[in-house]
Amino acid sequence: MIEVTSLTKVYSSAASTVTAVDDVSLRIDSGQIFGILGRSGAGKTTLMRCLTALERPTSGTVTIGELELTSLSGAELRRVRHTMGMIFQHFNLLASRTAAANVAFPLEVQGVPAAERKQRVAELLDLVGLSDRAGNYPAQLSGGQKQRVGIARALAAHPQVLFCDEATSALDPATTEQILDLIAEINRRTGVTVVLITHESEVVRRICSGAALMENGRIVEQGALLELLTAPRSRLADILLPVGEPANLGAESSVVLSFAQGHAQEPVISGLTRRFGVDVSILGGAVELIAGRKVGRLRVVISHPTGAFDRAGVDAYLAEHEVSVQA
Ligand SMILES: Nc1ncnc2c1ncn2[C@@H]1O[C@H](COP(=O)(O)OP(=O)(O)OP(=O)(O)O)[C@@H](O)[C@H]1O
Repeated sequence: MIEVTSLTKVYSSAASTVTAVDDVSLRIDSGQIFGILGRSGAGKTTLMRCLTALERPTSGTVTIGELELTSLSGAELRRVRHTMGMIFQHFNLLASRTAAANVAFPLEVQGVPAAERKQRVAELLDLVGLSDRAGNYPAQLSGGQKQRVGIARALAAHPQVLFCDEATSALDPATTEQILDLIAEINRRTGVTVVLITHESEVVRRICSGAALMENGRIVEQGALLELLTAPRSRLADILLPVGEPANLGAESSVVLSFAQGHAQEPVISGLTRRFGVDVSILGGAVELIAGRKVGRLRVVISHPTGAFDRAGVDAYLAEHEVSVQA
């Protein structure tokens, strides 16, 4: 488990003081794929640098497993860093080394014997589907292939956590999907905890089981993704499953219906119209398959030709079908 408590990082210079991370507390369970979503400048990179011990926080603590990073000496931190897997937006491969030699690099630093190294590199290249490119140099690989090498290198030392810093931001949409699916498969196969920071909502929608939203150095929402997406007034839900602005239609105001239970929504809505004689106008919505479930939000206006309907009955019917209603 990763636990961050009241973490603050302030950059001070003669000219200015910037609070890049502002009193952040986070809890990430082992085995999760946890996404931290935020716009440019929100403080994601700084938070990640504190989580990976590349930066010492101004105050607060970071605990990974049993280790409280903030209490370690410089030498201890350098050792711990070798047990962390990291992948980056621009891959950070060594241009003068082949794919295999890039993957071998952290093992060489750790003094792993040559025969063992060779076997581990072969296993890792196989895991990321690049066995046939072992002898290629980075310049001879596509962006997606380079990131596969990056992932293999990051996993070389059997890390407890794989940290991904905007890992797909330099890739096209199709390659992004392939790399995200690979990360999800590695998480399933090895159980490694994955923490990723991103400004792309697709990354969180596609593979995360937990998520946090970061704004101006602060975490404004965090938790299990499915719960956040159906929570009332969730900002993350508005970003990941946008439904458009509130609107009025005649006398009635729009409401947002949220569901995450795999009920087919068409029957629920047609059931509503049949049973209560209401009209349901869909003004906007998004439905996605998340963690194998159909999760959605619809902005609708529910009305009745006579102007009045059994609102309590409608609410009870929706609740019965595990659809939540927000004004
Ligand atoms: N070394 C530094 N010295 C001074 N200010 C910094 C430093 N690093 C980051 N900052 C400031 O901290 C704030 C957060 O930056 P950070 O890079 O963590 O955000 P981010 O969410 O990762 O954005 P991006 O995705 O654009 O990298 C910004 O205002 C940035 O200018």
